[in-house]
Formats: sequence, structure tokens, C-alpha cells
Amino acid sequence: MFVKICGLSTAETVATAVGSGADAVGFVLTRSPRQVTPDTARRLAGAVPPHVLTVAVVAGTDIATVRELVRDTGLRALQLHGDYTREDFAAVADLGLTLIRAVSYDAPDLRIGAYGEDLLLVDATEPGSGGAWDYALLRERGLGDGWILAGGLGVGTVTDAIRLSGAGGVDVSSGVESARGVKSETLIREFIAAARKAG
Ligand SMILES: O=C(O)c1ccccc1N[C@@H]1O[C@H](COP(=O)(O)O)[C@@H](O)[C@H]1O
Repeated sequence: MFVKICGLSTAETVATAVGSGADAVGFVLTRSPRQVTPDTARRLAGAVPPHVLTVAVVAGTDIATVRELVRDTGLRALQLHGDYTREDFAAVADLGLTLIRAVSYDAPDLRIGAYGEDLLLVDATEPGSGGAWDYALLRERGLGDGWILAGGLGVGTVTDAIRLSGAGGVDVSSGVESARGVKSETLIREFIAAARKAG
């Protein structure tokens, strides 16, 4: 089970996620209550060991700026939310990043790799909102191993969500917060433990 904790903004919560066994940590570089500056993302990611993927999360930012953000932060993966085209994905292919295509569960093309991405993240319609959806919807679609479930997950729901969806990975932001944009170390620990147990 691949577990990503998203929207981190402090050294303490990054250390908790890494120490609790997260496979990936996400830094939001786009407008959000969790937005961090490129400098902060670079500093926080600098303390992350190489076996944990550091992910730049953007939504709708133009590709030229995305390339600059990746260069400035040194993050190793790129999660693109929004109306990015195949050409946009091709325009970042040379950066050597793990590419994550983030789409809504009702998007037309849910084939993993359809845009050249390594991982497909299937989310609710409004990223980072904590909104849930019917996680059983994609079970019969047989998407394969490389898809990550997101949208409204939390400590109390992740076990059922994994079972219902058949996803090989989970990603959470709002569900491990004590207030909007404020991560809880306790919830991060509990979420990772629950996801590992369910997986
Ligand atoms: O977390 C954010 O604020 C955010 C902002 C813009 C794009 C993506 C964002 N986060 C991603 O949203 C989903 C689900 O989040 P939640 O658990 O429902 O709050 C997840 O993929 C995050 O990586």
C-alpha cells in the first residue's frame, strides 16, 4: 500500500510522516490553505530520506512556471491537478520526475499512463476540500496497480475506502488536520497505521 501525506508545511509534521512510514510527502505550491513557498518546500524536502518521494502539488499553474517550481524546490515528483493536456505532460517528461496525473473520479480518461504519467491519482471533484465520493465506483473498472485513491479520506474511513475501491495507494490532506491547513501529528500517525493495516 502506497501512502502519501499531502499539504505538509512544518518540519515536525514532515518528520512524523516519514517516521511513521509514509511513502510520499506532498508540498502544495499552488493557492491553498496549505500552500508553501518554493524555499520552504526545498528546506522541508531536504530532511526527507531518499526512499520517501517528495511531491510538488500544483493545480492549473502554467507549465513554464511548473518547470521553474520543480527546479527551485528540487522535489522528485510532480502531481498535476487541472486541465493539463498530453502535451503538458510531454513538456515535463525531460525533468526525470515521477509524474502523477490527478483527476476527478468522473474524468473521461482513467487509464493509467494515458498522458505519460507514472501514477494516476483519482480524487473528488474539488482537490484538497476533504470531500468524499463513492469509493466503490471504480472497483469494477480494473484500473490496475498504479492508481491512488484520494478525496475525503481519514483515519476512520481509510480502511473501508481501500476495501471498497481496490486502490493500491491512498493520499490524504484534510483528513489528517486538526483545523483547516493545520496538520495533526497524531492523525498522521494513525492514518498511516490504518492504511498499512488495511493494505
Ligand atoms: O491539499 C490541498 O490543499 C490541495 C490543493 C490543490 C490541489 C491539491 C491539493 N491536495 C490534494 O487533494 C487531494 C485530496 O485532499 P483531501 O484529503 O480531500 O483534503 C489529495 O490528492 C491531495 O494531494
